Amino acid sequence: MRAAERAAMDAGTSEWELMLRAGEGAAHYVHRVAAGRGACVLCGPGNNGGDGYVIAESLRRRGYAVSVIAPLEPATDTARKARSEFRGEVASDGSPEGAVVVDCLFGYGLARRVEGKFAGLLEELASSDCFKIAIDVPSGVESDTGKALGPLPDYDLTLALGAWKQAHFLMPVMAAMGSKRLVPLNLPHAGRVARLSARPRLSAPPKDSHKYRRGLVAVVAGDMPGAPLLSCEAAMRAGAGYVKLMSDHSHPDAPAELVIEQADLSENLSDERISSVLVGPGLGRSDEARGRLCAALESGKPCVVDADALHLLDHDVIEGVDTSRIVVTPHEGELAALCKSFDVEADNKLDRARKLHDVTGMTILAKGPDTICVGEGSAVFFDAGSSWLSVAGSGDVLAGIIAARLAGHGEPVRACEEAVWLHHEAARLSGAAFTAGELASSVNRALENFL
Ligand SMILES: NC(=O)C1=CN([C@@H]2O[C@H](COP(=O)(O)OP(=O)(O)OC[C@H]3O[C@@H](n4cnc5c(N)ncnc54)[C@H](O)[C@@H]3O)[C@@H](O)[C@H]2O)[C@@H](O)CC1
Ligand SMILES: Nc1ncnc2c1ncn2[C@@H]1O[C@H](COP(=O)(O)OP(=O)(O)O)[C@@H](O)[C@H]1O
Ligand SMILES: [K+]
Repeated sequence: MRAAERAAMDAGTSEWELMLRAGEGAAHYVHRVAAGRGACVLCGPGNNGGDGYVIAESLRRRGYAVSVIAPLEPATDTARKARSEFRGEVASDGSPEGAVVVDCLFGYGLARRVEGKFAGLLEELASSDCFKIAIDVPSGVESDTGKALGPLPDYDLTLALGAWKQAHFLMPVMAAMGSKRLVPLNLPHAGRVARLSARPRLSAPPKDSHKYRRGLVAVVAGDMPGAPLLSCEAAMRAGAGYVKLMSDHSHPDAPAELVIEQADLSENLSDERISSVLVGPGLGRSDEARGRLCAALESGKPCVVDADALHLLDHDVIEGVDTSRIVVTPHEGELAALCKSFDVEADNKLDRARKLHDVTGMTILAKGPDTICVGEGSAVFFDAGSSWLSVAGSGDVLAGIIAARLAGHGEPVRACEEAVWLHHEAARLSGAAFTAGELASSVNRALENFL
Protein backbone atom coordinates (compact mmCIF):
# COMPACT_ATOMS: atom_id res chain seq x y z
CA MET A 1 0.00 0.00 0.00
CA ARG A 2 2.84 2.36 0.82
CA ALA A 3 4.38 1.61 -2.60
CA ALA A 4 1.06 2.29 -4.33
CA GLU A 5 0.76 5.63 -2.53
CA ARG A 6 4.36 6.51 -3.32
CA ALA A 7 3.72 5.79 -7.01
CA ALA A 8 0.76 8.20 -6.93
CA MET A 9 2.89 10.86 -5.25
CA ASP A 10 5.76 10.33 -7.72
CA ALA A 11 3.20 10.93 -10.46
CA GLY A 12 2.41 14.32 -8.95
CA THR A 13 -0.45 13.74 -6.46
CA SER A 14 0.36 15.11 -3.00
CA GLU A 15 -0.28 13.16 0.19
CA TRP A 16 -2.74 15.90 1.17
CA GLU A 17 -4.66 15.38 -2.07
CA LEU A 18 -4.82 11.63 -1.33
CA MET A 19 -6.05 12.33 2.19
CA LEU A 20 -8.74 14.68 0.86
CA ARG A 21 -9.91 12.02 -1.59
CA ALA A 22 -9.93 9.41 1.18
CA GLY A 23 -11.67 11.62 3.75
CA GLU A 24 -14.24 13.10 1.35
CA GLY A 25 -14.95 9.67 -0.16
CA ALA A 26 -15.47 8.17 3.28
CA ALA A 27 -17.55 11.17 4.49
CA HIS A 28 -19.93 10.55 1.60
CA TYR A 29 -20.68 7.07 3.02
CA VAL A 30 -20.86 8.34 6.61
CA HIS A 31 -23.36 10.98 5.53
CA ARG A 32 -25.54 8.39 3.81
CA VAL A 33 -25.61 6.32 7.00
CA ALA A 34 -25.87 9.14 9.53
CA ALA A 35 -28.54 11.00 7.56
CA GLY A 36 -28.24 14.12 9.69
CA ARG A 37 -27.92 12.43 13.10
CA GLY A 38 -24.99 13.27 15.38
CA ALA A 39 -21.60 11.80 14.60
CA CYS A 40 -18.44 11.26 16.62
CA VAL A 41 -15.01 10.80 15.01
CA LEU A 42 -12.13 9.13 16.89
CA CYS A 43 -8.78 10.39 15.57
CA GLY A 44 -5.37 8.76 16.11
CA PRO A 45 -1.95 10.37 15.70
CA GLY A 46 -1.13 9.19 12.16
CA ASN A 47 -2.67 9.68 8.75
CA ASN A 48 -5.63 7.49 9.63
CA GLY A 49 -6.42 10.19 12.20
CA GLY A 50 -5.78 12.74 9.43
CA ASP A 51 -8.54 11.12 7.38
CA GLY A 52 -10.73 11.47 10.47
CA TYR A 53 -10.30 15.26 10.61
CA VAL A 54 -11.16 15.52 6.90
CA ILE A 55 -14.30 13.42 7.50
CA ALA A 56 -15.23 15.54 10.54
CA GLU A 57 -14.85 18.81 8.59
CA SER A 58 -16.81 17.43 5.64
CA LEU A 59 -19.68 16.45 7.96
CA ARG A 60 -19.51 19.79 9.81
CA ARG A 61 -19.89 21.64 6.51
CA ARG A 62 -22.97 19.53 5.80
CA GLY A 63 -24.49 20.84 9.02
CA TYR A 64 -23.75 17.91 11.35
CA ALA A 65 -23.14 18.17 15.08
CA VAL A 66 -19.70 16.50 15.04
CA SER A 67 -17.57 15.68 18.04
CA VAL A 68 -13.93 14.67 17.64
CA ILE A 69 -11.94 12.75 20.25
CA ALA A 70 -8.15 12.63 19.72
CA PRO A 71 -6.05 11.35 22.67
CA LEU A 72 -2.83 12.54 20.94
CA GLU A 73 -1.97 15.49 18.69
CA PRO A 74 -1.28 14.62 15.02
CA ALA A 75 2.26 13.37 14.40
CA THR A 76 2.55 13.76 10.61
CA ASP A 77 2.57 16.98 8.55
CA THR A 78 -0.43 15.88 6.51
CA ALA A 79 -2.48 14.92 9.57
CA ARG A 80 -1.53 18.27 11.18
CA LYS A 81 -2.83 20.06 8.10
CA ALA A 82 -6.07 18.09 8.28
CA ARG A 83 -6.37 18.96 11.98
CA SER A 84 -5.85 22.68 11.26
CA GLU A 85 -8.50 22.66 8.52
CA PHE A 86 -11.12 21.26 10.92
CA ARG A 87 -13.17 24.17 12.27
CA GLY A 88 -14.84 22.32 15.13
CA GLU A 89 -13.86 21.32 18.67
CA VAL A 90 -11.37 18.53 19.42
CA ALA A 91 -11.39 16.82 22.83
CA SER A 92 -8.48 14.75 24.10
CA ASP A 93 -10.77 12.74 26.38
CA GLY A 94 -14.35 11.58 26.42
CA SER A 95 -16.61 8.74 25.38
CA PRO A 96 -17.68 7.93 21.84
CA GLU A 97 -21.24 9.25 21.71
CA GLY A 98 -23.66 9.85 18.86
CA ALA A 99 -25.74 7.78 16.50
CA VAL A 100 -22.71 7.10 14.33
CA VAL A 101 -19.11 6.67 15.48
CA VAL A 102 -16.26 6.76 12.97
CA ASP A 103 -13.08 4.95 14.02
CA CYS A 104 -9.93 6.63 12.63
CA LEU A 105 -7.54 5.72 15.44
CA PHE A 106 -5.16 3.54 13.40
CA GLY A 107 -4.94 2.30 9.83
CA TYR A 108 -2.21 0.22 8.27
CA GLY A 109 0.39 1.98 10.41
CA LEU A 110 -0.61 0.09 13.56
CA ALA A 111 2.69 -1.29 14.74
CA ARG A 112 2.20 -2.64 18.24
CA ARG A 113 -0.50 -3.55 20.76
CA VAL A 114 -3.18 -0.90 21.33
CA GLU A 115 -3.12 0.21 24.95
CA GLY A 116 -4.15 3.00 27.35
CA LYS A 117 -6.65 5.61 26.16
CA PHE A 118 -6.82 4.11 22.67
CA ALA A 119 -7.72 0.66 23.98
CA GLY A 120 -10.25 2.31 26.32
CA LEU A 121 -11.96 4.07 23.39
CA LEU A 122 -12.16 0.83 21.39
CA GLU A 123 -13.60 -1.00 24.39
CA GLU A 124 -16.24 1.70 24.90
CA LEU A 125 -17.01 1.56 21.19
CA ALA A 126 -17.43 -2.22 21.43
CA SER A 127 -20.06 -1.89 24.15
CA SER A 128 -21.93 1.01 22.53
CA ASP A 129 -25.05 0.45 20.42
CA CYS A 130 -24.13 3.17 17.90
CA PHE A 131 -23.56 2.51 14.20
CA LYS A 132 -19.82 1.79 13.96
CA ILE A 133 -17.72 2.63 10.93
CA ALA A 134 -14.06 1.61 10.61
CA ILE A 135 -11.96 3.77 8.31
CA ASP A 136 -9.53 1.74 6.21
CA VAL A 137 -9.31 -1.14 8.72
CA PRO A 138 -10.63 -1.70 12.25
CA SER A 139 -8.11 0.09 14.46
CA GLY A 140 -7.10 -2.92 16.57
CA VAL A 141 -6.04 -5.01 13.59
CA GLU A 142 -2.74 -5.58 11.79
CA SER A 143 -3.63 -4.89 8.17
CA ASP A 144 -1.27 -7.42 6.56
CA THR A 145 -2.18 -10.43 8.66
CA GLY A 146 -5.55 -9.69 10.26
CA LYS A 147 -3.98 -10.31 13.67
CA ALA A 148 -5.85 -8.58 16.52
CA LEU A 149 -3.55 -6.15 18.38
CA GLY A 150 -6.29 -4.58 20.45
CA PRO A 151 -10.03 -4.58 21.19
CA LEU A 152 -12.11 -5.46 18.14
CA PRO A 153 -15.65 -4.01 18.18
CA ASP A 154 -18.27 -5.44 15.83
CA TYR A 155 -18.39 -2.81 13.09
CA ASP A 156 -21.40 -2.19 10.86
CA LEU A 157 -19.34 -0.85 7.97
CA THR A 158 -15.66 -0.83 6.99
CA LEU A 159 -14.45 1.62 4.35
CA ALA A 160 -11.21 0.44 2.73
CA LEU A 161 -9.20 3.35 1.38
CA GLY A 162 -7.71 3.08 -2.09
CA ALA A 163 -7.17 -0.68 -2.05
CA TRP A 164 -8.20 -3.82 -0.23
CA LYS A 165 -5.74 -4.88 2.44
CA GLN A 166 -5.19 -8.56 3.27
CA ALA A 167 -6.93 -8.17 6.65
CA HIS A 168 -10.20 -7.39 4.84
CA PHE A 169 -10.45 -11.05 3.83
CA LEU A 170 -8.94 -12.89 6.79
CA MET A 171 -10.67 -14.38 9.80
CA PRO A 172 -11.45 -13.64 12.52
CA VAL A 173 -11.46 -9.91 11.69
CA MET A 174 -13.33 -10.32 8.41
CA ALA A 175 -16.38 -11.30 10.45
CA ALA A 176 -16.13 -8.14 12.59
CA MET A 177 -16.02 -5.66 9.71
CA GLY A 178 -19.71 -5.56 8.79
CA SER A 179 -20.32 -4.51 5.18
CA LYS A 180 -17.18 -3.59 3.28
CA ARG A 181 -16.86 -0.83 0.69
CA LEU A 182 -13.86 0.40 -1.26
CA VAL A 183 -13.31 4.17 -1.43
CA PRO A 184 -11.41 4.74 -4.68
CA LEU A 185 -8.30 6.95 -4.54
CA ASN A 186 -7.25 6.41 -8.18
CA LEU A 187 -3.94 4.88 -7.11
CA PRO A 188 -1.88 3.15 -9.77
CA HIS A 189 -1.20 -0.49 -8.76
CA ALA A 190 -3.98 -0.52 -6.12
CA GLY A 191 -5.01 -3.98 -7.34
CA ARG A 192 -1.63 -5.36 -6.31
CA VAL A 193 -2.09 -4.65 -2.59
CA ALA A 194 -4.43 -7.58 -2.00
CA ARG A 195 -6.05 -9.22 -5.03
CA LEU A 196 -9.75 -9.84 -4.52
CA SER A 197 -10.96 -12.49 -6.93
CA ALA A 198 -12.99 -10.87 -9.70
CA ARG A 199 -16.35 -12.40 -10.59
CA PRO A 200 -15.56 -14.86 -13.40
CA ARG A 201 -17.23 -14.80 -16.80
CA LEU A 202 -17.92 -18.34 -17.96
CA SER A 203 -19.15 -19.33 -21.38
CA ALA A 204 -21.34 -22.01 -22.90
CA PRO A 205 -19.51 -24.69 -24.91
CA PRO A 206 -18.71 -23.47 -28.43
CA LYS A 207 -21.06 -24.63 -31.20
CA ASP A 208 -18.65 -27.33 -32.38
CA SER A 209 -17.87 -28.62 -28.88
CA HIS A 210 -17.88 -32.28 -27.93
CA LYS A 211 -17.68 -34.05 -24.58
CA TYR A 212 -13.90 -34.49 -24.56
CA ARG A 213 -13.27 -30.88 -25.50
CA ARG A 214 -15.36 -29.80 -22.51
CA GLY A 215 -13.13 -32.03 -20.41
CA LEU A 216 -13.01 -35.57 -19.15
CA VAL A 217 -12.59 -35.68 -15.35
CA ALA A 218 -11.37 -38.84 -13.65
CA VAL A 219 -12.33 -39.12 -9.98
CA VAL A 220 -10.21 -41.67 -8.12
CA ALA A 221 -12.27 -43.40 -5.43
CA GLY A 222 -11.05 -45.37 -2.41
CA ASP A 223 -12.57 -46.93 0.69
CA MET A 224 -15.67 -44.76 1.18
CA PRO A 225 -18.13 -44.52 -1.71
CA GLY A 226 -20.23 -41.44 -0.79
CA ALA A 227 -17.70 -38.62 -0.97
CA PRO A 228 -16.40 -39.24 -4.52
CA LEU A 229 -19.98 -39.48 -5.77
CA LEU A 230 -20.61 -35.95 -4.48
CA SER A 231 -17.48 -34.79 -6.29
CA CYS A 232 -18.60 -36.49 -9.50
CA GLU A 233 -22.03 -34.90 -9.41
CA ALA A 234 -20.49 -31.47 -8.79
CA ALA A 235 -18.00 -31.97 -11.63
CA MET A 236 -20.77 -32.94 -14.05
CA ARG A 237 -22.76 -29.86 -13.10
CA ALA A 238 -19.73 -27.53 -13.23
CA GLY A 239 -19.30 -28.00 -16.95
CA ALA A 240 -17.25 -31.19 -17.48
CA GLY A 241 -18.29 -33.07 -20.61
CA TYR A 242 -17.61 -36.49 -19.18
CA VAL A 243 -16.90 -37.77 -15.65
CA LYS A 244 -15.49 -41.20 -14.84
CA LEU A 245 -15.24 -42.74 -11.40
CA MET A 246 -12.18 -44.98 -10.99
CA SER A 247 -13.28 -47.39 -8.30
CA ASP A 248 -12.87 -51.03 -7.33
CA HIS A 249 -16.16 -51.03 -5.44
CA SER A 250 -19.70 -51.30 -6.69
CA HIS A 251 -21.75 -48.11 -6.49
CA PRO A 252 -25.44 -49.00 -6.64
CA ASP A 253 -26.37 -45.36 -5.91
CA ALA A 254 -24.28 -43.89 -8.72
CA PRO A 255 -26.23 -41.91 -11.32
CA ALA A 256 -26.67 -43.63 -14.68
CA GLU A 257 -24.60 -41.03 -16.53
CA LEU A 258 -21.53 -41.72 -14.40
CA VAL A 259 -19.12 -44.19 -15.99
CA ILE A 260 -17.37 -46.46 -13.48
CA GLU A 261 -14.04 -48.03 -14.39
CA GLN A 262 -12.52 -50.82 -12.35
CA ALA A 263 -9.21 -52.67 -12.26
CA ASP A 264 -5.89 -51.20 -13.31
CA LEU A 265 -5.94 -47.58 -12.13
CA SER A 266 -2.64 -46.54 -13.73
CA GLU A 267 -3.69 -47.95 -17.05
CA ASN A 268 -7.13 -46.34 -16.87
CA LEU A 269 -5.55 -42.99 -16.02
CA SER A 270 -3.22 -43.22 -19.01
CA ASP A 271 -6.16 -42.50 -21.34
CA GLU A 272 -4.98 -39.38 -23.10
CA ARG A 273 -8.51 -37.97 -23.28
CA ILE A 274 -8.54 -37.50 -19.49
CA SER A 275 -7.88 -33.83 -18.83
CA SER A 276 -7.94 -33.70 -15.02
CA VAL A 277 -7.84 -36.09 -12.07
CA LEU A 278 -9.35 -35.68 -8.60
CA VAL A 279 -8.08 -37.79 -5.74
CA GLY A 280 -8.82 -37.71 -2.03
CA PRO A 281 -12.53 -37.65 -1.17
CA GLY A 282 -13.33 -41.02 0.43
CA LEU A 283 -9.82 -42.30 -0.39
CA GLY A 284 -8.83 -43.55 3.07
CA ARG A 285 -5.27 -43.39 4.37
CA SER A 286 -4.02 -46.96 3.92
CA ASP A 287 -1.01 -48.08 1.89
CA GLU A 288 -3.41 -48.92 -0.89
CA ALA A 289 -4.76 -45.35 -0.75
CA ARG A 290 -1.22 -44.04 -0.98
CA GLY A 291 -0.70 -46.20 -4.07
CA ARG A 292 -3.81 -44.72 -5.69
CA LEU A 293 -2.63 -41.19 -4.91
CA CYS A 294 0.75 -41.96 -6.50
CA ALA A 295 -0.98 -43.38 -9.59
CA ALA A 296 -3.02 -40.17 -9.88
CA LEU A 297 0.05 -37.94 -9.58
CA GLU A 298 2.17 -40.09 -11.89
CA SER A 299 -0.48 -39.80 -14.60
CA GLY A 300 1.04 -36.36 -15.24
CA LYS A 301 -2.45 -34.82 -15.65
CA PRO A 302 -3.57 -31.71 -13.81
CA CYS A 303 -4.58 -33.06 -10.41
CA VAL A 304 -6.81 -31.89 -7.56
CA VAL A 305 -5.69 -33.40 -4.25
CA ASP A 306 -8.21 -33.14 -1.42
CA ALA A 307 -9.33 -34.68 1.89
CA ASP A 308 -7.58 -37.93 2.93
CA ALA A 309 -4.98 -37.60 0.18
CA LEU A 310 -3.70 -34.42 1.88
CA HIS A 311 -2.58 -36.58 4.80
CA LEU A 312 -0.59 -38.81 2.45
CA LEU A 313 1.25 -36.09 0.51
CA ASP A 314 4.91 -35.62 1.31
CA HIS A 315 8.24 -34.99 -0.46
CA ASP A 316 8.50 -38.65 -1.53
CA VAL A 317 5.05 -38.71 -3.10
CA ILE A 318 5.61 -35.57 -5.22
CA GLU A 319 9.18 -36.44 -6.18
CA GLY A 320 9.53 -36.15 -9.96
CA VAL A 321 5.95 -34.84 -10.39
CA ASP A 322 5.27 -31.52 -12.14
CA THR A 323 3.76 -29.82 -9.09
CA SER A 324 2.67 -26.76 -11.06
CA ARG A 325 -0.22 -28.97 -12.23
CA ILE A 326 -1.34 -29.92 -8.69
CA VAL A 327 -4.03 -28.10 -6.72
CA VAL A 328 -4.38 -28.94 -3.04
CA THR A 329 -7.51 -27.90 -1.14
CA PRO A 330 -6.82 -28.09 2.60
CA HIS A 331 -9.09 -26.88 5.38
CA GLU A 332 -7.37 -25.59 8.53
CA GLY A 333 -6.53 -29.08 9.90
CA GLU A 334 -5.33 -30.43 6.57
CA LEU A 335 -3.22 -27.29 6.07
CA ALA A 336 -1.55 -27.96 9.42
CA ALA A 337 -0.87 -31.57 8.38
CA LEU A 338 0.64 -30.46 5.05
CA CYS A 339 2.83 -27.89 6.81
CA LYS A 340 4.09 -30.63 9.09
CA SER A 341 4.85 -32.98 6.18
CA PHE A 342 6.74 -30.28 4.28
CA ASP A 343 8.46 -28.65 7.31
CA VAL A 344 6.66 -25.32 6.88
CA GLU A 345 6.34 -23.06 9.90
CA ALA A 346 4.28 -19.86 10.03
CA ASP A 347 1.96 -18.28 12.58
CA ASN A 348 -0.98 -17.49 10.31
CA LYS A 349 -2.97 -19.13 7.53
CA LEU A 350 -1.83 -16.80 4.74
CA ASP A 351 1.86 -17.30 5.47
CA ARG A 352 1.36 -21.06 5.83
CA ALA A 353 -0.27 -21.20 2.39
CA ARG A 354 2.41 -18.96 0.86
CA LYS A 355 5.32 -20.93 2.27
CA LEU A 356 3.74 -24.25 1.33
CA HIS A 357 3.45 -23.01 -2.25
CA ASP A 358 7.07 -21.79 -2.21
CA VAL A 359 8.36 -25.12 -0.89
CA THR A 360 6.27 -27.42 -3.09
CA GLY A 361 5.26 -25.44 -6.20
CA MET A 362 1.66 -26.68 -5.77
CA THR A 363 -1.34 -24.32 -5.96
CA ILE A 364 -2.80 -24.03 -2.47
CA LEU A 365 -6.50 -23.33 -1.97
CA ALA A 366 -6.69 -22.83 1.80
CA LYS A 367 -10.40 -23.21 2.62
CA GLY A 368 -12.57 -22.12 5.50
CA PRO A 369 -14.73 -19.12 6.39
CA ASP A 370 -11.89 -17.19 4.73
CA THR A 371 -10.53 -18.80 1.58
CA ILE A 372 -7.15 -17.92 0.06
CA CYS A 373 -5.60 -19.17 -3.17
CA VAL A 374 -1.81 -19.11 -3.50
CA GLY A 375 -0.38 -20.22 -6.82
CA GLU A 376 1.37 -18.56 -9.69
CA GLY A 377 1.18 -14.78 -9.20
CA SER A 378 0.01 -13.03 -6.05
CA ALA A 379 -2.30 -14.51 -3.42
CA VAL A 380 -6.00 -14.25 -4.27
CA PHE A 381 -8.66 -13.46 -1.68
CA PHE A 382 -12.41 -14.05 -1.73
CA ASP A 383 -15.46 -12.48 -0.15
CA ALA A 384 -17.08 -14.72 2.45
CA GLY A 385 -19.45 -17.43 1.26
CA SER A 386 -22.59 -18.62 3.05
CA SER A 387 -21.81 -19.97 6.51
CA TRP A 388 -24.17 -22.87 5.68
CA LEU A 389 -21.26 -24.25 3.63
CA SER A 390 -19.96 -25.60 6.92
CA VAL A 391 -21.58 -28.97 6.30
CA ALA A 392 -19.99 -32.38 5.77
CA GLY A 393 -19.36 -33.06 2.11
CA SER A 394 -19.23 -29.43 1.05
CA GLY A 395 -15.48 -29.72 0.43
CA ASP A 396 -16.05 -32.79 -1.78
CA VAL A 397 -18.39 -30.68 -3.89
CA LEU A 398 -15.79 -27.90 -4.18
CA ALA A 399 -13.09 -30.38 -5.22
CA GLY A 400 -15.34 -31.75 -7.97
CA ILE A 401 -16.01 -28.24 -9.29
CA ILE A 402 -12.29 -27.42 -9.38
CA ALA A 403 -11.56 -30.65 -11.27
CA ALA A 404 -14.21 -29.77 -13.87
CA ARG A 405 -12.91 -26.25 -14.40
CA LEU A 406 -9.32 -27.53 -14.54
CA ALA A 407 -10.37 -30.09 -17.15
CA GLY A 408 -11.72 -27.25 -19.28
CA HIS A 409 -8.62 -25.06 -19.44
CA GLY A 410 -5.80 -26.52 -17.31
CA GLU A 411 -5.06 -23.31 -15.36
CA PRO A 412 -4.89 -24.07 -11.60
CA VAL A 413 -5.45 -20.59 -10.10
CA ARG A 414 -8.20 -19.75 -12.57
CA ALA A 415 -9.89 -23.09 -11.86
CA CYS A 416 -9.79 -22.41 -8.10
CA GLU A 417 -11.21 -18.92 -8.51
CA GLU A 418 -14.06 -20.08 -10.74
CA ALA A 419 -14.78 -22.97 -8.39
CA VAL A 420 -14.98 -20.85 -5.23
CA TRP A 421 -17.42 -18.48 -6.96
CA LEU A 422 -19.55 -21.40 -8.20
CA HIS A 423 -19.46 -23.03 -4.74
CA HIS A 424 -20.56 -19.79 -3.06
CA GLU A 425 -23.28 -19.20 -5.64
CA ALA A 426 -24.55 -22.78 -5.37
CA ALA A 427 -24.76 -22.27 -1.60
CA ARG A 428 -26.66 -19.01 -2.03
CA LEU A 429 -29.15 -20.72 -4.34
CA SER A 430 -29.53 -23.63 -1.91
CA GLY A 431 -30.71 -21.39 0.94
CA ALA A 432 -30.40 -22.59 4.53
CA ALA A 433 -29.36 -25.92 6.05
CA PHE A 434 -28.85 -27.60 2.69
CA THR A 435 -27.16 -30.99 2.38
CA ALA A 436 -23.97 -31.48 0.37
CA GLY A 437 -26.04 -33.42 -2.17
CA GLU A 438 -28.39 -30.47 -2.61
CA LEU A 439 -25.38 -28.19 -2.95
CA ALA A 440 -23.91 -30.40 -5.68
CA SER A 441 -27.20 -30.46 -7.54
CA SER A 442 -27.34 -26.61 -7.52
CA VAL A 443 -23.98 -26.17 -9.21
CA ASN A 444 -25.36 -26.03 -12.75
CA ARG A 445 -27.89 -23.36 -11.78
CA ALA A 446 -25.03 -21.45 -10.18
CA LEU A 447 -23.00 -21.78 -13.38
CA GLU A 448 -25.86 -20.28 -15.37
CA ASN A 449 -25.51 -17.07 -13.36
CA PHE A 450 -21.93 -16.60 -14.60
CA LEU A 451 -22.67 -16.99 -18.31
N1 LIG B 1 -0.02 7.80 3.11
C1 LIG B 1 -0.99 8.20 2.31
O1 LIG B 1 -0.71 8.68 1.23
C2 LIG B 1 -2.39 8.07 2.71
C3 LIG B 1 -2.73 7.45 3.91
N2 LIG B 1 -3.99 7.35 4.31
C4 LIG B 1 -4.33 6.93 5.66
O2 LIG B 1 -3.19 6.78 6.43
C5 LIG B 1 -3.22 5.53 7.12
C6 LIG B 1 -1.82 5.13 7.41
O3 LIG B 1 -1.26 6.21 8.08
P1 LIG B 1 0.02 6.09 8.97
O4 LIG B 1 1.07 5.38 8.22
O5 LIG B 1 0.33 7.46 9.43
O6 LIG B 1 -0.41 5.16 10.14
P2 LIG B 1 -1.66 5.15 11.14
O7 LIG B 1 -2.43 6.39 11.10
O8 LIG B 1 -2.35 3.89 10.85
O9 LIG B 1 -0.98 4.98 12.56
C7 LIG B 1 0.37 5.25 12.76
C8 LIG B 1 0.55 6.19 13.90
O10 LIG B 1 0.12 5.59 15.09
C9 LIG B 1 1.22 5.33 15.95
N3 LIG B 1 1.01 3.99 16.48
C10 LIG B 1 1.12 2.80 15.84
N4 LIG B 1 0.72 1.79 16.64
C11 LIG B 1 0.34 2.38 17.82
C12 LIG B 1 -0.17 1.86 19.03
N5 LIG B 1 -0.39 0.54 19.19
N6 LIG B 1 -0.46 2.72 20.03
C13 LIG B 1 -0.26 4.03 19.86
N7 LIG B 1 0.23 4.58 18.73
C14 LIG B 1 0.51 3.76 17.72
C15 LIG B 1 2.45 5.47 15.11
O11 LIG B 1 3.55 5.88 15.89
C16 LIG B 1 2.00 6.56 14.12
O12 LIG B 1 2.05 7.83 14.70
C17 LIG B 1 -4.00 4.62 6.21
O13 LIG B 1 -4.54 3.52 6.89
C18 LIG B 1 -5.05 5.58 5.69
O14 LIG B 1 -6.12 5.67 6.61
C19 LIG B 1 -5.05 8.04 3.56
O15 LIG B 1 -5.13 9.33 4.09
C20 LIG B 1 -4.76 8.10 2.10
C21 LIG B 1 -3.43 8.63 1.81
N1 LIG C 1 -18.24 -20.78 8.10
C1 LIG C 1 -18.04 -20.93 6.79
N2 LIG C 1 -18.35 -19.93 5.93
C2 LIG C 1 -18.16 -20.09 4.61
N3 LIG C 1 -17.66 -21.21 4.04
C3 LIG C 1 -17.33 -22.22 4.83
C4 LIG C 1 -17.49 -22.14 6.25
N4 LIG C 1 -17.08 -23.31 6.79
C5 LIG C 1 -16.67 -24.09 5.76
N5 LIG C 1 -16.82 -23.44 4.57
C6 LIG C 1 -16.50 -23.97 3.23
O1 LIG C 1 -17.07 -25.27 3.13
C7 LIG C 1 -16.15 -26.19 2.57
C8 LIG C 1 -15.86 -27.25 3.64
O2 LIG C 1 -14.89 -28.14 3.19
P1 LIG C 1 -14.27 -29.27 4.12
O3 LIG C 1 -13.82 -28.67 5.39
O4 LIG C 1 -13.26 -29.98 3.29
O5 LIG C 1 -15.52 -30.19 4.42
P2 LIG C 1 -15.81 -31.72 4.06
O6 LIG C 1 -14.51 -32.45 4.22
O7 LIG C 1 -16.83 -32.18 5.05
O8 LIG C 1 -16.31 -31.76 2.67
C9 LIG C 1 -14.94 -25.38 2.17
O9 LIG C 1 -15.07 -24.97 0.83
C10 LIG C 1 -15.01 -24.16 3.08
O10 LIG C 1 -14.39 -23.03 2.49
K1 LIG D 1 -9.25 2.70 11.55
